[in-house]
Amino acid sequence: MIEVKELSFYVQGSRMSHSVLRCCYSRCQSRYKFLYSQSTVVSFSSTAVTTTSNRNETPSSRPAPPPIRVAITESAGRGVFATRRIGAGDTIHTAKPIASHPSLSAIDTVCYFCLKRMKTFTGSEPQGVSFCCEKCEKSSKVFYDVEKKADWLAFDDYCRLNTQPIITLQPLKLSKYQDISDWTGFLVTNVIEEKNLETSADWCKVVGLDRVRALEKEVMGRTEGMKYPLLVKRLACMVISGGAQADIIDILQPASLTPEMILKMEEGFRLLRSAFSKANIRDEHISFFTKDWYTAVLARIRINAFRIELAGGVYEDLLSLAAASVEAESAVGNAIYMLPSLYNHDCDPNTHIIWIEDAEAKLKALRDIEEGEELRICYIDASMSYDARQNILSRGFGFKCNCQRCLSGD
Ligand SMILES: C[S@@+](CC[C@H](N)C(=O)[O-])C[C@H]1O[C@@H](n2cnc3c(N)ncnc32)[C@H](O)[C@@H]1O
Repeated sequence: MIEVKELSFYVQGSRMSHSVLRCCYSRCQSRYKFLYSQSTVVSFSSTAVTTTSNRNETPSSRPAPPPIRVAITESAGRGVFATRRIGAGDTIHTAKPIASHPSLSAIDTVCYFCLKRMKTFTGSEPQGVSFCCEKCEKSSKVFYDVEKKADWLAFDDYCRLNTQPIITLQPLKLSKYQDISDWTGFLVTNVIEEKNLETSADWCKVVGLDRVRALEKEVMGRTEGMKYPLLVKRLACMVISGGAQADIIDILQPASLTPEMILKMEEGFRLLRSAFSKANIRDEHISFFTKDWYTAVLARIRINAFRIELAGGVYEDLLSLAAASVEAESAVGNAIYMLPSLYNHDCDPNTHIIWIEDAEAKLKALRDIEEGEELRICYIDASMSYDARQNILSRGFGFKCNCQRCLSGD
């Protein structure tokens, strides 16, 4: 059994317990009032639960706290643990993003704040940014008032160029690979190393286009560090407007970056800084925006951001929901969360993270979970072979997986 050292953590009016990492968390205390769950609720304190919108409510009128706590695991840093038995299919808790951003290709079709799908646009001119309701429009002021002042043409072009989900393929090498799982490893390796070739029609025929697309989404969604400058831009606008503190995601684990990766990030930083400078943002509002800040934020986003795929509708069972999400080609953007970022990975997970209509994440139990068990989600396509999984986890997330399935060599 993993030794549980407690720490203070209050989420959406709920209470978890406390002791290790106290300094880390108290350092962060003030910033949490800004955690716009997107207009909510999140305050952290070492002594009491406070919810910014619920201060006058009696304890009995508060929603029940989620049955989880954050604690230190034996070998994977912090993790999330069940505080009571949780039934298969139960929603463990929901989480609103700290920041989310639509993919550039989805900007005309989803709400610029919550990423909810809107009526399909049929005209030839792009519609640009829009909101699904007044509440989202109002909530977006925290970044949009600043964003509107700047010209984003060059920065958006840079993002488009660096986030194309293109799968690399070198058909000549294929004869070396006997079965699909080996090919998967090959594919994953190459996607990470180079991104210039188009998906090969022949290769897709053999492996199956759906499989290639699913992998493409998986790989590009969570391992490509350059994918997230749009999230950094949104966070920067929130900080400039005073809607978030510059260290809002410091509490999350950063990826280790190589000098090459840092070099690659430089252009994004330069373009973002130039857009802010030309917009005449006052110096004191932009003083936090250094190359170190940009790199540190991207390093955290790299291993903690989620690609949002909307399932839409109401799905009773998780399998039909997963199928619907793949069929609908439903990736609408990326988002970063606080609590979901503390879930560790397992190649045979007991928990699943899903999005139904917008960027609010739902954490659901995939099977019965006992009190004290660690809750883990799967970061990648669990159907890949052992070698392919290790490869992508190591290169994309920087760790060797210690889950039971990997320890058994499966
Ligand atoms: C998104 S964070 C999860 C929360 C993290 N443990 C923390 O303390 O913030 C991902 C990081 O957790 C660790 N991790 C997650 N799953 C793991 C696993 N199955 N085996 C080993 N380390 C894991 C790795 O260091 C990984 O880079």
